[in-house]
Amino acid sequence: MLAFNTSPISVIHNPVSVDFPESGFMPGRPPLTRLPSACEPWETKLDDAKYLILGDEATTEEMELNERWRDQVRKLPEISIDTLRGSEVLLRRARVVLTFLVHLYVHSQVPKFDDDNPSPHLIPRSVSLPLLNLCNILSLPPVLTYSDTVLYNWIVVPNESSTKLGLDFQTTFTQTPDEAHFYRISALIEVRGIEALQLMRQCLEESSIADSLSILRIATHLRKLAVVIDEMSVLLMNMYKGCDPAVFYHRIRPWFRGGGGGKDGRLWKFEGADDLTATKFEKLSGPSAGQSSIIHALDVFLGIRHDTHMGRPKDALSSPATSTNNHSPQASESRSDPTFMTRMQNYMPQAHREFLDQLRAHSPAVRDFVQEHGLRKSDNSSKSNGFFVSFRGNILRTLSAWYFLGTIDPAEELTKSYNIAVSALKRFRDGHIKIVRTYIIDQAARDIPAFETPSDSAENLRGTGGTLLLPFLQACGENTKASLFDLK
Ligand code: HEM
Repeated sequence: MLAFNTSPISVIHNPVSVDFPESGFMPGRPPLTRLPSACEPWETKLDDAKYLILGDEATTEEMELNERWRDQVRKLPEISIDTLRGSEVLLRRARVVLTFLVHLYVHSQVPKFDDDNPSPHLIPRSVSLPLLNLCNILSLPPVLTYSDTVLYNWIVVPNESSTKLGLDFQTTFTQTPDEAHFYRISALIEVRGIEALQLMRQCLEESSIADSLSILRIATHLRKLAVVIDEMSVLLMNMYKGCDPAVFYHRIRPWFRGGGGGKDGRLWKFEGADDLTATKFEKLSGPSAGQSSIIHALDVFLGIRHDTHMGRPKDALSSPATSTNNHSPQASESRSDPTFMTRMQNYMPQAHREFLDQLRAHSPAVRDFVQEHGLRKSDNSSKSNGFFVSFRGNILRTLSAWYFLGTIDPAEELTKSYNIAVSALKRFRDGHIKIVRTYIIDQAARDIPAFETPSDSAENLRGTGGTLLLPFLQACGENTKASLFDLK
């Protein structure tokens, strides 16, 4: 059994965990940079891959070099992962190395467009077998994930422009500063997310008390959470400062494509896999920050649902703000990919998945708590109602609550603060859509001649996670907005 010592699960069960505030979903210590000598042939092939060119971009000469490298990968010895078992640090590094090797192997080949039913990419057993064994232990699919490119791929370096330490990335496809910057932004968002997780924990702890003082405290935590989310949005917008959209779209992103996701749609076949495993992994999503647990955690915590459109609840007092924006639940459902967010969780480290399950199972969920203890629409006329919510707990606490509350209505404050936090997440998603427009849609539009069919339009572009990206991302934003409580 693996020891996930950086698991944020401890947040819920052990609030005084020392590790947690430092790491969140990032590992507590920098990931390993090189595997032990038994696995050196993999590391060497990864070093040699630095000159590889994308198959659909390579000249004949470059293609020869690509093919030579591919041939060497096929001839690698079959290395057992036995020496890695029992060490999460070693297993993680091995995953980074082998998943990068798979993507390099597949996408350094020229795509085939001359066949309606192109034969699958065959991943050679030298890589396929150890990777499948690793995946079995780590309970992850044999494809590059966000955790491989971002969470377990960083290194601390001196920052040239200041005395502070900076983050760099060990393995990239292109060795461009743009690619490192792309990963860095996600990593910095994860690091900022540590405080978000702490605030979530504090809210959940206070929710078990549910007197006026704790309601006010939850409201304060929610407002702080909004500030943190806004700072995550600022970090996201820093993408523009170091990652050129054209470099991202043409040089970096094509390496990310998963099974069935290449230009020629070829599936992946893992040599040596039994039939069941082979079929299970022939189509796989490539890495996407949609696999970032911090954004999922915010959704789960705030009760934002992507499985169904929330629609207009029966209780008109908490009717969502979307009731005014002409998006019927049906319209939204048909445009969103309700299974994407759940599907992406299969690409997250097991400990993170389990954390999300626990957060989801926590009762009461924050949204339910706000629904129960927050301001109700009809309460607007008698603001003092907020004072009388759940006065439990000891007398001192109650008296201090009366002293501090003054004219503040905890119920109103709670609902407003919840809405402020949800609105911050909506702003994050709006900013993210802008990024997606610049980095994918605008770039794709330049490639599409005006006379081509509407199926090539922005509406039909797919993300590395396989979604119809624009309708999907818009639906995620609508689902967020649908969680707002109507206070008018
Ligand atoms: C150049 C930068 C980025 C681009 C081009 C981009 C692109 C995309 C695309 C196309 C999707 C649709 C799902 C898919 O099929 O993959 C997506 C989803 C998503 N991305 Fe990004 N992304 C970028 C950066 C980030 C960053 C830094 C984060 C934050 C960690 C992030 C968080 C998400 C999330 C959470 C989703 C799921 C949808 C949602 O929750 O709204 N993305 N992204």
